[in-house]
Order: sequence, then C-alpha cells, then structure tokens
Amino acid sequence: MKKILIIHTGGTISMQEDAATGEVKQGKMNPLLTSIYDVQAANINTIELFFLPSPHITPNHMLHLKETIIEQFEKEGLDGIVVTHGTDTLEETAFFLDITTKLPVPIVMTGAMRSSNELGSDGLYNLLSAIKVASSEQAKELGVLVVMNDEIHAAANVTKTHTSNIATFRSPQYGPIGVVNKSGVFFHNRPIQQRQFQIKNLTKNVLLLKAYAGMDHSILEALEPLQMDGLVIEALGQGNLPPMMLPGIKSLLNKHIPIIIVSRCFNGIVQDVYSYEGGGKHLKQLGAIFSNGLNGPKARIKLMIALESTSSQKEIEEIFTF
Ligand SMILES: NC(=O)C[C@H](N)C(=O)O
Repeated sequence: MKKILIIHTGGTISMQEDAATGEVKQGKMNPLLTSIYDVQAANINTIELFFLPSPHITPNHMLHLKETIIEQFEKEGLDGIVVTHGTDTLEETAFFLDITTKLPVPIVMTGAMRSSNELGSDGLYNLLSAIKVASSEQAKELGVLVVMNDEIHAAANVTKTHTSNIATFRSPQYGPIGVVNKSGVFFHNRPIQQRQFQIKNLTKNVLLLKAYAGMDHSILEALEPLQMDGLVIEALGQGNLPPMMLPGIKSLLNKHIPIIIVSRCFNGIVQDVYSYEGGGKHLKQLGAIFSNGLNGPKARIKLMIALESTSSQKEIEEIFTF
C-alpha cells in the first residue's frame, strides 16, 4: 500500500456554505472530506497545516509548506504528497514548490471551486483524483502537479482562468499533461524539469504591475518609497510598453533593480521583436529581462527566490531563459 500524506492549507475545498445567507466561510476540515481517507487503497495520513483562504497565503506560508513537505518526506518515507489549497493563489504555491522542492515522489496540489456542502461540490472528487495521481508511479519526476476536474497540469504552466467554473484550471499553449479518471492515471506529455533553488528565507520585495494603454512613469515613481528589489511587468503583446513609461524604467534599471518582462496576454511568450520606442527590442537594449513564458505571478515568485541567491543581471537572465 502506498503511503500518502495529505497536507491541508484551507481554501474552498475545506469551506462550507451557509444555506441561509449563501456566504462561504473557512472552518475546520469538513468531515465529508475526511471520509475519503477510509475508502482508499492507500495508507493516508493528514496534516492540517493552515486553515487559510488562499488570498491570505503569503510566500512565507509557501516556504513553511515546503519545509513541512521535506521534513515529512524525510521522517515518514512517503510515496506521495497531496496538498489541498484555495484556488485563487494555488498556481503560485504550486510553482513555488516546483522550483524549491524536488522529491523523488509525486507532489500533487488540488482544490475546489464549490464549497464542501454545496450542490455539485467538486472537493471530494478532486481530492480523490489527487490521491490517485500521488499514488501513481508515472507521476514521479514530473515536478509539482495540479489535479482538478479530471486533468493533470504542470505547475509552471497552469493558471486559474475562470472565476467560478469547475473547469477553471488551464495550461495555456501546452494543455494538460495527463488525465485521471475511473480507469486510472494517464500522461501524454512530460513537463520540462525546473531549475531548483535552495531557499531558507524570503527577504526581497518584488512587485508586479500590469501595463495598460497610456500608462506612464508616474506609477513607477510612486512605487519608489516601497524600495523594491525587483519588478515584474505584464507588458503588452509580445513584450512592449508605452514610451511614456521609459523614464521610470530607465531610472529603476540605473539603480540595478531587475525588471522582468512577461505578457499580459493569456497565451504565448514574450520576444524582443519591436524596435520602436518602448518596443521589446528597445526594452531589452535598456536591460529589461524577458521571461520564458511564465505568467506575472509566477515570474514574481521566481524573481523573489532568485534574488535570495544572486543579484547578477547575467545570472537572472539565465534563470529566466529556461
Ligand atoms: N475556490 C477557492 O478555493 C477560492 C477561494 N477564494 C480560495 O482561494 O481560498
């Protein structure tokens, strides 16, 4: 029998709806969710690490989760780990673990879009699917996986795309890497393994901005008192910015604050194609770093982590090329 650890962190999967008011609240773990532990052909233990809606999760919670996973793996000799999490920031935690927590056994994250006592609740089903994937030999060495709604996604690519639909998690351009259903767990793709970072503390202030038509440098100046260590910008299209932002961009780069360019588009990767003022080529010449297809929130996590071990422009560029 496989030895699986479930670590609960909160989110809708462990929330309940108040039938009278319709409000959904975080409580202690719903007994319905725990009933699943008896019906599995696996030896399951659980830890209730946090009870937090995922907008309350910070990178320091992610670090604590990573440490707990490693400690438990070393102590208990686990065959797989399942983490339940709120869906709003699930992709950030999944990616954080993906680049910091390489283990020889599967780490699988899941959540729910409907609270545990709602009609059509997806929590129990997703948890069961995640346990199946965490118990699967084929799920090893694939990095952190996100299992929701019968699909298996790679942490680096998956993103929440819908506010309420249970089919909210999608992997732009690559799609899911596998499916899990009544017959078993099937993979049709292997994700690229992520570079790993050793991390003990999180001390860097990295901000994320989304570009818009007519955006100028005033917002960058307004951010100066925050003393940022790095900035990620979800730029326009293939990685272009309005020229009115350039004075602020140049001032940050002159202070050696790294600027990572990602796109605000749902699909595609940024490239330094355009040479007009503020175009990708121009930004790259100024010293902005183009990311490798990560979305804004994940690029922010990666820069926070990278800055703990390097401030070299060249090394940060390398880190964001694969
Ligand atoms: N479906 C969910 O889990 C959403 C919830 N707000 C959370 O992220 O905690």
